[in-house]
Amino acid sequence: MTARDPQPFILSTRLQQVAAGAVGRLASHRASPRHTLPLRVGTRGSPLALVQTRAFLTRLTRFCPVLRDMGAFQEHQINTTGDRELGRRLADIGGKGLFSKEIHEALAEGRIDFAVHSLKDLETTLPPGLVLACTLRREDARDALILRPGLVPPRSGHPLDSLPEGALVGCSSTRRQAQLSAMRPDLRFCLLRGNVQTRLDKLASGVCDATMLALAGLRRLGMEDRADIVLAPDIMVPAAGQGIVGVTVRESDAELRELLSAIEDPVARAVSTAERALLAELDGSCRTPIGGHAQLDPSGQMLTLDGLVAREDGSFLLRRRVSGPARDARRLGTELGHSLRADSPADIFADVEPV
Ligand SMILES: NCc1[nH]cc(CCC(=O)O)c1CC(=O)O
Repeated sequence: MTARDPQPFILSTRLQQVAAGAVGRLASHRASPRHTLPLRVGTRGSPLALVQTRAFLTRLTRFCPVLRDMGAFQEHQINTTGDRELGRRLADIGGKGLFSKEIHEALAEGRIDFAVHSLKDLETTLPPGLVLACTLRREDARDALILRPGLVPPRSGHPLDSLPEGALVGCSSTRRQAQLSAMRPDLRFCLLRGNVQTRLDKLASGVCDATMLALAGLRRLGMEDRADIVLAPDIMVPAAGQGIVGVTVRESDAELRELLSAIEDPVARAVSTAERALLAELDGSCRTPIGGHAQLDPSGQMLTLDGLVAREDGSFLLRRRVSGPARDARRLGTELGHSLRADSPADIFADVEPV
């Protein structure tokens, strides 16, 4: 396992054969009902989702230029429940897979051939017949704090010192809220949803003093300079899968699975396997604040996973770390999840009625 992306010019013969073979088979399936070119890629329609999808297609065609030459892709934008319900907190809408249900349906019904997701928004148990075929190299996993105009990041001291006593933080994630509250019980929270630009606009209009966003999203949108304070994972444990883009396909689609697995990033696969196993084992309600963040050591052989479970108001917060061989990523995640759950109050995992 290595942290470097395979470069096109050092593609192994084996990978070149995979690419050529898969494309040949895809092309020759032109007339078959199972595969016709162009391949239809499903995505949400948000600016971030579209940037991620186009970056993925670029990655795929760099590996397999003939696909680009064939004009092989057609983008299908799919509106999800999460996109429609912008007035409510995701945790209050309830259910998992809010950003993926309609996309899974399109894939299962054969209206699209593969779909690009933020792994953070992809539920750990996919519907039967669908698989996560590819994980792309992780963008930064950390969360960033964005301050309203007039507040300045501290030069030294604690990163949250720039927030005045009682500051109002626009935050729609229970994980972020719980960790902020545990550090700063004086902070107050309000709902701030919508896509990245909408949230930044609301902040600029003065509805709150600060908000939190994934640095990965800001970076992909070319807005990294809006991140006033980047919070290290030991201050704010990121969400499982944050910063990783994943691609789903039908399990039965051997050609696409093979092609996509050839371009996946093995580091992203290992860390996301650990993080998602942790999440699955904790099996929290959609409100439960859960964090999971894995890293590989420079050799790529050893994996360290940080897990966090908390109560939304920050009155309970448990963090724990495990390390072990990267090849045991899933087991490490499951074990850490089990141990965190065993030592947390049961009410944290209960699916309470929305308030
Ligand atoms: N549903 C929100 C969502 N899903 C993925 C990202 C950021 C990009 C990523 O984590 O890869 C975001 C926005 C945010 O949390 O700031």
